[in-house]
Amino acid sequence: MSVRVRNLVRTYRKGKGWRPRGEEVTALAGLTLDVPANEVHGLLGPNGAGKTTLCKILSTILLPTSGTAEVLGHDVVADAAEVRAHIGIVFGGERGLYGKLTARQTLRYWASLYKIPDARAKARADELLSRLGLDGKADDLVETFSRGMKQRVHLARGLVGDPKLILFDEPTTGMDPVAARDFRALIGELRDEGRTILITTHDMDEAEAVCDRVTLIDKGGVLATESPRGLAEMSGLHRWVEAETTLDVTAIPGVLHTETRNGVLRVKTTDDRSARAVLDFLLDRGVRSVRAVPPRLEDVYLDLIGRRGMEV
Ligand SMILES: Nc1ncnc2c1ncn2[C@@H]1O[C@H](COP(=O)(O)OP(=O)(O)OP(=O)(O)O)[C@@H](O)[C@H]1O
Repeated sequence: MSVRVRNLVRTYRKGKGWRPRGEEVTALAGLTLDVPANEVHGLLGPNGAGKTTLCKILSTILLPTSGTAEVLGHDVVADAAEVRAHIGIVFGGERGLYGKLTARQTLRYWASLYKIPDARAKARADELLSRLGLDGKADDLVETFSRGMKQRVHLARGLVGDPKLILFDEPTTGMDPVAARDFRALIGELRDEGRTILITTHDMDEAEAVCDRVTLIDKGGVLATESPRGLAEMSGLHRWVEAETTLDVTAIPGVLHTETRNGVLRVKTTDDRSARAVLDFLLDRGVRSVRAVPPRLEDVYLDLIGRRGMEV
């Protein structure tokens, strides 16, 4: 097991400075989670659900209030140094980069923190710069980089220590669509190399595209852990029909909701029978490319957690 979390609790005290005892906030309320080796695992949940707190505890930045967490068999409190040696952390945003270093210097610096010998550190930096499409910019100062390029430096930095477990917190924030697509391909490569990946995201398409399994977190606890497809089936309440049409199907019994995206009509129906009725209605009128689809991860998420927290 790469990650083993049992009854993890973390509380914070609100209020700072002279106020000795502010109100207590529970970020994690007895969370239990297993992530097997070599899995890409998504953590989904609304703002404030506790995802970042969990990532911080797993990366030994934050101590739990109670409960246990093990990473690659090492306890995050008792064996923090061992844990740190085997993980890579990529938190979103621009935190933790020194603008006055070049991309290459950044990677060499981090390699020295991992105590990687010089020759190997140089080769590793070259390999990562090329892998993340930064070779042309390797010797430019990071402060001159765009947000997306900084994000790639973050990624490269997270991979310097050849980690067995990589924690990604909102990794595609600030990336353009091409960079985000490249990132998804990179995740696949990292898994093929035998690594385990834990990724927090608000991007349902991303989770669906890259994750073997996802865990829905709400109010510091686990709502469900499943494959994206399994979750979709679990929520099995609704069936969707998609078709390229402008026909109005709202009068058909069992149609709950319709929306059009990029010329594709999506119809949410109560069950298989009403989905069938919509399919028949459209096929009878000569509409092509009609298909019944299970709910997408985003629909399941909204179903289970509600609209709260989606307006990020
Ligand atoms: N340093 C802190 N001091 C006080 N409360 C905190 C602190 N950090 C987090 N919290 C609170 O703990 C709860 C969980 O926060 P956390 O950042 O783990 O959620 P999250 O799921 O990562 O949210 P987001 O999607 O917005 O990143 C929230 O109620 C938050 O306000």
